[in-house]
Parts: sequence; structure tokens; C-alpha cells
Amino acid sequence: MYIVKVLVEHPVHSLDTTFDYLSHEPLLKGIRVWIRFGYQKIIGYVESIEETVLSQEELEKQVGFHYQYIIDVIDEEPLLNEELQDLANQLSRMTLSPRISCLQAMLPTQLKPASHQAVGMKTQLCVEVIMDQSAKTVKQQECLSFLKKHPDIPLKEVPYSRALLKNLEKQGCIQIIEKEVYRQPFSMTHQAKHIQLTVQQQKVVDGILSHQGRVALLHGVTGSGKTEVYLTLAAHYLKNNQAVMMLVPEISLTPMMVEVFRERFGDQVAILHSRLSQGEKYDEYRRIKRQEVKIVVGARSAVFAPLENIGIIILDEEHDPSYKQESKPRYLTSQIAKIRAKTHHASVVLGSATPSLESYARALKGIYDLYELPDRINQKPLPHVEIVDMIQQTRQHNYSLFSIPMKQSIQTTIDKGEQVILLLNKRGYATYVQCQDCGEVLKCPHCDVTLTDHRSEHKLKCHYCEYMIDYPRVCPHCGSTHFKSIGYGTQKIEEEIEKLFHGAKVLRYDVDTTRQKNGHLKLLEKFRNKEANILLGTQMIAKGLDFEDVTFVGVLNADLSLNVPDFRASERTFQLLCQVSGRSGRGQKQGHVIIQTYNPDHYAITCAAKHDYVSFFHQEMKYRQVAKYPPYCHMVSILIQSKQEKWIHQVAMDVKNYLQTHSHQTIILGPAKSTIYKMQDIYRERILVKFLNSKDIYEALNNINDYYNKQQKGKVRIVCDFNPYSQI
Ligand SMILES: Nc1ncnc2c1ncn2[C@@H]1O[C@H](COP(=O)(O)OP(=O)(O)OP(=O)(O)O)[C@@H](O)[C@H]1O
Ligand SMILES: [Zn+2]
Ligand SMILES: [Zn+2]
Repeated sequence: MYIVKVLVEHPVHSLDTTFDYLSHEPLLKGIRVWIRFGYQKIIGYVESIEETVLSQEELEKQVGFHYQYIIDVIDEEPLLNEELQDLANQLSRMTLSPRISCLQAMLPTQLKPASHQAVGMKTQLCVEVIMDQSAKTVKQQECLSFLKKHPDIPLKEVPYSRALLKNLEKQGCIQIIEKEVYRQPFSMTHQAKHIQLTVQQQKVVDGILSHQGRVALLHGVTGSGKTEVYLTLAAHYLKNNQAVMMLVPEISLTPMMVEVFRERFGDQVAILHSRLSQGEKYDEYRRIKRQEVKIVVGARSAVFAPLENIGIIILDEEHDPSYKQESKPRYLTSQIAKIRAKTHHASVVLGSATPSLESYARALKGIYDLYELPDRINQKPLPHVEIVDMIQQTRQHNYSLFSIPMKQSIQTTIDKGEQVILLLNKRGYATYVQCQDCGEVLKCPHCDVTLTDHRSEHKLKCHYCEYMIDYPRVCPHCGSTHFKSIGYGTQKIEEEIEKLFHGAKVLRYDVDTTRQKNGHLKLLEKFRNKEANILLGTQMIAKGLDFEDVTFVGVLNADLSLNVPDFRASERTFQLLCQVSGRSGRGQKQGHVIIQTYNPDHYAITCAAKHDYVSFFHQEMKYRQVAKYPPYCHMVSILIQSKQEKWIHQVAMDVKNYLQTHSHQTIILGPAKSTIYKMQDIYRERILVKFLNSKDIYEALNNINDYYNKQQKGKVRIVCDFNPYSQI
């Protein structure tokens, strides 16, 4: 008899314990099983098995409750190998999240502990030749020799009649069998070109290869050929029969990197990111697990890909905030990459034109190896960047969103037949609706935010919950019928541009226009084919795009990312401006950039205009040191949430007091109301803790977590976020 400890899917901490079941047979650790839980039949995850010589009766006498048997076994093999099972436990401890939520984060939906396998394998009928002597007719022989040349051909592609095939099957010459086919998320489009590395690139590659097991920071300016370095490294490990993990930040970017990797390595590449269909993800995951592919390209969660014998893990655009998971378990991808690299004795490469302050500081300290690619390929100069002071524009009575130099540059670029990228930094800048008579601004009743005008659908929507209403006819406050949309959204600017510039053809690139499957790719392909001369978009267009004919980049409002209550505001602004500038002048022609701002002297803007990372780094480090922010300390954000406003502040104060008496060398800020105090009808207060020594703060938080999320369950919820990126 075996006692099986089973984790059950329940996203609350109080269930982060295992439940004991019995089994007559030994089971494998890490498989899913059907169990009875209360009155339900649910799926559980086998955490451990223990053999016992006692009978059920004797066992029950010992523990004083009635054991149930496992109803059925779901998986033949463990979902996760030993390495990943250990990682799940480590992740749970690191982030103070339930183990089951860590398993959920690591597996594709179809394999998640609670899932019911809605999508399964895709199969098709294939023809296989077993024996070719007994064919009688000429036609049959002809068909057989065709089939021998095309082993395992799908039945529907065989250019012979079904009757003929049926006869051959009867004679025992062939068999028609059902075979699994993989759903292919992308098809190959371009042909691979062979590129000789520059001396600088080669040096980087050699350096990284001769320090196996280290973390390398590759600081290379935009267009310096980092991708080519990644490809060469990948080829090297592949030749050694080792696996390669290539991580990219945004969903929008993944298809481009996938394309480049597919061109070079064919179907040895698997893709993992959130835009794939359930079925595609399931297939890709199993291709990796069966060791049919050696390279994985994907976004954040691909860091958990079940690759074995990993040689290298590469994170492109390592500074990107999307590497931080913003829901349970709140992990930082680079942290996971480093843990896995250690297990596999793999190298880690963190690549960026604008490394995060934390990474560059580590490189200067010698914790990481630093590699630089200071020049663009073929010594192409970086674009000339001009800063336009918008206060001056107002003084000259230009109230338009476009300054005079911006207007001129856009028009000239279009006239020359070249292309323009325009960045509208939209954060907090979406259009909202205000009553012209009483000033009432329409807000979401469930969240402390204004409703956004989605003109094309005649709707107002909340961006934080599902709330949506029709465009109002009368003001709910005064009954007036005069409304005005305030602010600029990409949609509004798109209309304006087409009126303002001769010959302008705009492609709008944002969440709305890229929602459909491969929408990003299709839109970018249109731009590449020159079906439009202006690409207008939000932050999404700042990264990774490589278009030869883009010679002008305009930033409409550089300040919006500067004026947010986040200690990384300057860093984010600097990164965004460098990245988007880097899209200009990548081909033969010189690039030009205009940044419109109300803060023309801010170092984030002046350093970006000079492409001067190092100066920015040192100035920003001074500020972080004085204000005591990372990398000079660690940080954890504690979010206290409750549906009851009357409790929340008292609980937050209790948490603070507990932390104060149970930790040393900490600075505790707050509690304060969150930037968005009410979200989805839940009130939110926040405490920020800066600390140097992680041991006691970690213990204190673990206790707090235990107390409120397990014992006091229901009243409040506490969410701890180490290395917080978002503070809304
Ligand atoms: N050794 C080389 N010889 C010729 N062309 C190269 C070489 N290496 C890279 N390139 C080309 O230079 C261009 C820029 O390279 P790549 O896109 O890799 O830059 P990057 O450093 O990743 O830039 P970004 O940070 O802006 O994404 C690409 O078109 C690439 O094909
Ligand atoms: Zn009104
Ligand atoms: Zn809302």
C-alpha cells in the first residue's frame, strides 16, 4: 500500500498543503491524478509517495480519519522533471506563492494540474509501405514506388485514388495509420543569409564561449548586431548537442526573433509565448519535452521550458519590464534563468542597448562579465537626435501636438519616399470624456480611473476591469448633452496625421490593431512592403524593429513616462528614447530623431539624445544612492487588499508595526493608498520596504503571509512583490 501526498488546485494559501490519499500501486512523483475532494472529483498533483506496510484500517486508527483512494491516474510520465520540480519549490519559497500556482506558471494550459485536457493531440491519416512484392497491377506498382519515395505521406496528399489505396491495404502492402502531427505556429518566410561576424562581434562570442557558466552582460548599441551574436552562440551550443534558450520580452517581438532563428535553424526551434493557440502551445511543449528540438524561443514563461542539457540562456532586451511576472508567482525571469543556468552549468547572456541599472552595476562590480558593442554595424553613425522644447512652441502660439520642426521633418521624409516611425507614449494618456457644462469626468464605478473613449465602437471602457458603457447622451451629473474627449489616443492622432500631411499613409500599431492572430507580423509586413509611410504606435514600436527605410523617428510626448510615481521613471524614459531612436537610420541613409518634451534639460532626455548610456548610468546611480533605491538596496512591495474599506488601514498599520519590530536595517514606507486606491471594487493600500539583509524581512513576511492569508483568510489579502516593477 502507498500513501500519496497530493497538491490540489486552489489558488489560496490555506490549501498550500498536501492531502493524503491511498494507492495500491506505486505512482510516479509529478503526475496528475483524479481524486475525490469533498464532494467533487478534481485533479491533483502527486507530490510524493511513501510505501507503508500497514493496512488501511491500521493507518486510519493512527490518523483518525478515513482515507480515500486515488480514483485514476492521468499522466504516464511526470509533468516536470526533477530539476523543474525542485525549481517549483524554490520559486514558491522565493516569491511566497503557493506551490500549485508555481506549477501553473510553469506548464502550458493543457498540462496544468487542474486542466481537463480540452485540447489534445492533432492527428492525421498517413500511408506507410510495409511490403512491396505482392502488388499486382502496373498502377499499383507505380503507386507503391511513389509511396516509398514519400515515407509517411499524409493520406490526403497521395495523388492516387482511394480505391487503389484500399486494395493495396487489403493485400497487406501498405497500412493507413493515424499519426500525430504538430500544429505549426509559424511558417518560414525568408531565406537565410550567411553573415560574417565583425571583429567586435567575434570577440564577444569568443569571450562568452571561453567563460562557460558565467553571466555575461552584452551592452551593444542599437543596430550593433547583437542578434547575430546570439545566433552564432546558439549554433555553437547546438553543434555540441546542447540546448539553447532564447528569451525575448514582448509578445510583439517574439515572431521576429522566431523568424530569424527559424531561418537559421529550421524546425529545431520551438516557440513558446502567450499568443499561440492552446493547441500550438501544447504541441510545442511536447516537442521540447521529447527532446525533438534543441532551441526554444519565447517570452517570459519560456524560461521554464523542459529543455535538458542547457548550454546557454539568452535574454534579449534584458532591461524590459515584461520580464517581471506581475501575477502570482511574481518572479523576475533573469533570476530563474540564473538558477537554471547554475544547475546546468550553462552560461547566461543578458543583452541590451540600455541595460537595467542593476545589471550594469553588477557588471562593474565584476559579478557579471561585461561585453561591449559600442558601434553600429559597418560604422553606420547613430542617428542625430534633436530635442524640441514644447514650452517654446506654446510661446510661438503653436498648440498643436506637432511642433514646427516635427511637422517639417515628417513631410520631408515622406516626400523623399522614406519612412517615419512616430511614438505616442500613451501611458495614462488615453482619451477620457468630460462634460463641458459641469466638468464631470466619467469614471469607472469599480475602479478609481477614468473611462477611456473607444470612438470606433461608440463605447467607454475601463482599462482595469471589464466595465463598459455606451457613449453617454446626457451627463449623469447635470443632464447636459455637451461632451468632449480630452487627450490624444493613437486613434485620434491617426486621423489628424492623414489630414495634416500630404501623401501620408498611416499604420497604427497598438493593442487594438494587433489583437488578431499574428496581427503584429501582418502589420509590420505591410510597413516593410511600403504600403504605408508612417508607423504610429505606443511603446510596442520602440523595440527591435529593423526597417532599412526608416530615416525619421518622432517622439510626440517624451515626458509622460517621466512623470509617473515610480523610482524607475527616469530609467524607463531613457531606455524608451534610446530604443525608439535606434529604429532610425539603420539602412544606408543617415537617421534623424526629434524628441518633443517639456523637460528639455532632464538628464534622461539629454543623455538619450547623445546616446550616452554611461553618463546616464552614473547620474541615475547618484540619485538612487541619495534616495536609497535599488541597486543600493532591495525592495519589496506589500499590497494589502480588502473589500471592506473599514479594515484596510488598521491591517496595514498592524503589518507595518510587525515588520518594524521583526526586521533590522529596513526602511519602511507607508502604508499609503495605492495609486489606484479602488480596483475592481477592492480597496488597496501599500507598504514599501527597502532592505539590505533579506533574511529577517523574508521571515517576517512569511509569517505575515501565513497569518493573514491562511488564518485570517477572507478578511484581507496580502500580496508580497519582491523587486516590484509596478506600483499602481
Ligand atoms: N556581421 C555583420 N555583417 C553585416 N551585417 C550585420 C552583421 N551583424 C548584424 N548585421 C545586420 O545589422 C543589422 C542590425 O543588427 P541587429 O538587429 O542584430 O542589431 P541589434 O544590436 O539587435 O539592435 P537592436 O538593439 O536595435 O535590436 C541587421 O540588419 C543585421 O542583419
Ligand atoms: Zn455635466
Ligand atoms: Zn473598472
